[in-house]
Amino acid sequence: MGGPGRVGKGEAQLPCRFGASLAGEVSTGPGSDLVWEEGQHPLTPPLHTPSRRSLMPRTLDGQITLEKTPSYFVTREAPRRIHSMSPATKLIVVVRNPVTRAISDYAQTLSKTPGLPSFGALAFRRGLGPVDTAWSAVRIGLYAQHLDNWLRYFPLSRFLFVSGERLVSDPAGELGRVQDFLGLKRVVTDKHFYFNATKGFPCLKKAQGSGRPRCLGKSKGRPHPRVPESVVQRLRAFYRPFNRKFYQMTGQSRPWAHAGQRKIFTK
Ligand SMILES: Nc1ncnc2c1ncn2[C@@H]1O[C@H](COP(=O)(O)OS(=O)(=O)O)[C@@H](OP(=O)(O)O)[C@H]1O
Repeated sequence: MGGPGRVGKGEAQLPCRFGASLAGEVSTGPGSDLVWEEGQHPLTPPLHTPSRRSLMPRTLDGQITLEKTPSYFVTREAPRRIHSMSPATKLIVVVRNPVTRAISDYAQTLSKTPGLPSFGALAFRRGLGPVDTAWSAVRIGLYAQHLDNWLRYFPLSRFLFVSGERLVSDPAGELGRVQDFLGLKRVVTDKHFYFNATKGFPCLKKAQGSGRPRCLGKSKGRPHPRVPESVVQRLRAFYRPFNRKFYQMTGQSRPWAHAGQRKIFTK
C-alpha cells in the first residue's frame, strides 16, 4: 500500500465476534465491520470486494482502500499471501475477551442451527474432558498463536489492536486510535455517537448520506445463551496463558474486561 494513504481492512470475527479484525491495503482478520460500515470516514469508502487485488477498484490518491475478511486472521496462508501482495499493508485486529467471543460465536451458530448441543458440550471433549481446540469458536480465541503466524511476515508496528469491548464502551476513543493509525485526521469523534440503551450499543447520530441515526443491524448484540459459570471459569483458565502471551507480544497493558457473559436469555 505504500504509506498511510492506502489501507485495507479485514476482520477478526475478530477477530470480531470479533475475535479480531485486520486492515491493510488488502487485508485480514477477525474483526470489524465497525468502523467504516457505520461511520464512513470521508477518506475511506468501504470496499466490500473479494480480497483479490485485481478485483478491487483503483484507489485514487488521498483515498484509503479497506478490505475486511475476518477469517484471514486465523488462516495459515493469509500472512504470506498478503505480504507478497503488499508488505506495507496495515493490519487492524479487533480482539475481545476470547470467552465472550466464543459464546458470541456459538450464539450466532445457534441462531442458524436450532438444536445445537450446548456450549459446554462443544467446548470440552465429550462435554467434560479437555478443551476442544478443534472447535473453531475456541480456536479463534487463541490470539497469540494466530498472531505468531503473522509476525513471521509483518512487524508489530504494522498492527493496530482494537478492543471489541471498548468499541462498545468508548467507540470514539477506539476510532480515534484507528484514525491515527491510518494517518487520518480525527474526523470521527464523540459527537458522532450516542448510546442506545435498548440496543446496548453505541449508534451513529447521523448516518452518512441520510442525516438519520443509524444503529448496528439485528444480528449484532444478539442475546447470548446462558452458559454455566463453571464452564466459563474453566474456559477462562484455559485462555489465561494464551492471553498473557498475547499481552506480552502486543505490549497491551489493559486486558479486556472479564465479561464472560453479557446479555443472557433464559428459556
Ligand atoms: N461496531 C461494533 N462495535 C462493537 N461490537 C460489534 C460491532 N459490530 C459487531 N460487533 C459485535 O461483534 C460480534 C460479531 O458480530 P457479527 O455478527 O457481525 O460477526 S460476523 O462478522 O458476522 O461474524 C457480535 O458480538 P455479540 O453481539 O456480543 O454476539 C457483535 O455485536
